Amino acid sequence: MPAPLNKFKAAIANGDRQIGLWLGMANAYAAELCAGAGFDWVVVDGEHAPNTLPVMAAQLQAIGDKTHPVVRAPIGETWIIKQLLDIGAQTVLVPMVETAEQAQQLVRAMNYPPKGVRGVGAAMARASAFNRIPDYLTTANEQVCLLVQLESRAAMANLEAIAAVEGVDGVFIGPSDLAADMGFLGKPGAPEVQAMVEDGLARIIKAGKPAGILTADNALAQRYLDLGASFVAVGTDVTLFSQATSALAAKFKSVPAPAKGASGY
Ligand SMILES: O=C(O)C(=O)C[C@H](O)[C@@H](O)CO
Repeated sequence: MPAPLNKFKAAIANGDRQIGLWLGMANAYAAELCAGAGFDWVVVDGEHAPNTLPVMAAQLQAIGDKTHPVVRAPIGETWIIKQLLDIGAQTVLVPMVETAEQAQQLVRAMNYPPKGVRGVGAAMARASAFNRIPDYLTTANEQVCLLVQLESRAAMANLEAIAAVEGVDGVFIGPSDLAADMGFLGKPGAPEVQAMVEDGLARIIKAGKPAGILTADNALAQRYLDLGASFVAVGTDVTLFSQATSALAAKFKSVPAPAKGASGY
């Protein structure tokens, strides 16, 4: 029996749109709830959410096969990628990638020898169903999916070289960090940033790689899809929950309470 088929990898390679949701609650119960919403993929965010390895593993267990879990590594280092793969992440998003050399190192981290340097410990791990997938070691490389996140002017300058790296399965633009690097901290919607984002998406597609991005702005998400981005995260659980709770509180707190005498008190 081989490693489980990575349907997300197959879908983006085929040019099929994948609509995603970012998970920043760092909680298995919330992840399970969101996983059932109907998104094609979710991101368990190890970079900016308060996640530890056991907390991410619990989220992967809760998500199960309800949707495809992408795990964002906190940093693109071989040791953490090995641990993320062992807990069962098949698709890993790596932030702050700036050069082709870095991308090559990440490809090596994602793959068992001879293609890469992934350490062999999956027999003890969730990835191989605790060694109940007999052909895991010989088939795992085919099912891992590496997404690199470009989010600086240096990364954008090296975009074609990064996209050309064999084993990079998708290229994702991080608008918030790109905006910060361009001098527009907190303003990813600035026209200068958007021009670079749109140019980046076009160049990724021209390079023959699937392009991805995150935005909580619905109109912008549709624009990116129309421009050909294939894996687009259209919101975050934290923002949805924060906005909905604030709106509900404001709705009832803004209605003046009746005068105390009128209600019988
Ligand atoms: O640069 C970006 O944009 C990202 O990396 C995404 C952010 O981390 C954030 O928007 C996730 O909530």
